[in-house]
Amino acid sequence: MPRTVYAFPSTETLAANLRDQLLRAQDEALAKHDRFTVALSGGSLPQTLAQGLLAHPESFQWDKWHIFYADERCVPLDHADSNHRLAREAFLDRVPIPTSQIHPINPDLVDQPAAAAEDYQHQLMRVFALKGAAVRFPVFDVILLGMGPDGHTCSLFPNHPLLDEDEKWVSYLTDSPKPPPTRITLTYPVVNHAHTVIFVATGASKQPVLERILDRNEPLPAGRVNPIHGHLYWYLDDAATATLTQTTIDRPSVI
Ligand SMILES: O=C1O[C@H](COP(=O)(O)O)[C@@H](O)[C@H](O)[C@H]1O
Repeated sequence: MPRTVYAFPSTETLAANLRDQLLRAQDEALAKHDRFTVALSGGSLPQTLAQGLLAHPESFQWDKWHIFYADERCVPLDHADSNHRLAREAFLDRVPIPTSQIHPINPDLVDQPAAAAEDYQHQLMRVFALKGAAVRFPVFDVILLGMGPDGHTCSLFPNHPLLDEDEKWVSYLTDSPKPPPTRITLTYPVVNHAHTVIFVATGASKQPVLERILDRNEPLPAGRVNPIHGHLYWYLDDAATATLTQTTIDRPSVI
């Protein structure tokens, strides 16, 4: 799996370069299959993404975008903990993606996490419309991931049994160590089948976990993301990478 680790001098330059990469990914996807499928994380990611996308929204063919969530908390869609609400407030409400192409968790199932995960897998199946038994997992054009200080990504937490899920596309947990406890998450097979996976992490608070994952190759959940046919990118800033000593870091000229 090819891997590129970028570091930028500021969140602003990171966001502008990320926008540029998404534009290239969008154009490549549209040339292949006339739609652009993206999975979004919650946390700090939507705000960083918004900084880049909303600076030049005219560059994108929003009517071709399909948005899913890499993970979601089982709460009503307008709840303060909802990743969908976070993404809407950050940028989704300000770009013309057709509502039918934005795929939140089913709000009627937030009290039934197993059913919510199954329903979300069906939402994915409808959009990806996989044909043929040989095709086991959807191939997202881009999956955008965050990473917590414990190394979790999506809602895949250290030492959790969900790390071993190798059949389902979407799983659920009721014991997330980070609140809220009940969530659904894309599984590793889906993340690792994506065409492009991009981690975004900024700030000095991410230094210790980046040292463990990038310098020391510890198999924390984020470190186990390993696209089978795709490319893995880390979009970091100077503050996050300041203490890395063993990792090759690309510092591109900034836009
Ligand atoms: O709980 C979650 O946390 C992670 C990391 O968040 P961050 O604020 O450290 O960026 C996030 O990627 C995930 O989607 C979210 O549910």
